[in-house]
Amino acid sequence: MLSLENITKRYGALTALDGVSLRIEAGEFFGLLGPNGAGKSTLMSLVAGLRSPDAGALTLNGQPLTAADPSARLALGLVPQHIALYPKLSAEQNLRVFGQLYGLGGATLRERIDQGLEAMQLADRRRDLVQTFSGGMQRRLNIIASLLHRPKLLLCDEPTVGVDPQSRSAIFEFLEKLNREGLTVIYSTHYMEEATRLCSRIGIIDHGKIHALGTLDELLLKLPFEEEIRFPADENTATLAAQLAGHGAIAKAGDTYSFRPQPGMKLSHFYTQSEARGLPARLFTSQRPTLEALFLHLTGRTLRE
Ligand SMILES: Nc1ncnc2c1ncn2[C@@H]1O[C@H](COP(=O)(O)OP(=O)(O)OP(=O)(O)O)[C@@H](O)[C@H]1O
Repeated sequence: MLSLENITKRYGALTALDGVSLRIEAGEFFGLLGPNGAGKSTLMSLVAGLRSPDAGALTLNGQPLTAADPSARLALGLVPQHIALYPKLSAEQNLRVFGQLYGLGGATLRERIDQGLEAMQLADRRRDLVQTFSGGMQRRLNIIASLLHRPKLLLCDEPTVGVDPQSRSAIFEFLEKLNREGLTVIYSTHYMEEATRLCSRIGIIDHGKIHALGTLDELLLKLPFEEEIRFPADENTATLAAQLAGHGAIAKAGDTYSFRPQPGMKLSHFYTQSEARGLPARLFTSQRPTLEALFLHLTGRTLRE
């Protein structure tokens, strides 16, 4: 559906996107996961036609996407990172303005406004001025506005930043439903929990480059360990920790050790070692690695830095 080939975008001396290539298929819920400044908004703005790349090609359904040809972009909707609404107009008036920008009117527009307000649980606030809305309500309204022209591809640029938990789950459920009904979604976030929950495929982006691409399971297989074992750090476990250092990566954070076994290390070996030291199994918890661990592995820093 959407293809980016070798896209580079610079702002003066800064390279915000550095040779990014990416293909998004129809029906995907694609996550772009990366920290602040990674280049997520820049990528969204290029696809949305708000900026042009310095090099590379963008195509949508086989047609070149150029800033000069807005017609292909009618198939796109954008939920921008910063709320774009008229605060002194009501929710309904805002939606009417956005709908008219897309050439909509009459019963079609009225119907779509009603459906959107209903789906986003804002129907009872339709006549209230947007300036009286919470950040989360404004975000929900922005999402309705981006969908009035029924795009095939929705670009959501960090749509839950500064949003209350109720709005956040309304947004998740709404986007998941639309995706099930066929809408293709590109969703940027720096929250790995969101990428994990929502996205059928994830691209990890940092410093303008895509470092890894795949489903969650495919990505986690890139880690040189399959699980992490945690146990309390105290005088009883110190020798075990020292001995484990030869069998994987061990780190101490506060009063907890985390141990990532080398590939091929048998967990039975680990439990034999710990039992031999009189350490009960209940001290140890094991968990699957996370995207956070993968991000650290690929880039040497954490998503939150
Ligand atoms: N208009 C601009 N002029 C100059 N530099 C810019 C501009 N927009 C973004 N940048 C820089 O480009 C880099 C990528 O920014 P971008 O906004 O695309 O990242 P992001 O991943 O969306 O992060 P954030 O969530 O902080 O917006 C950053 O270093 C940013 O400071």
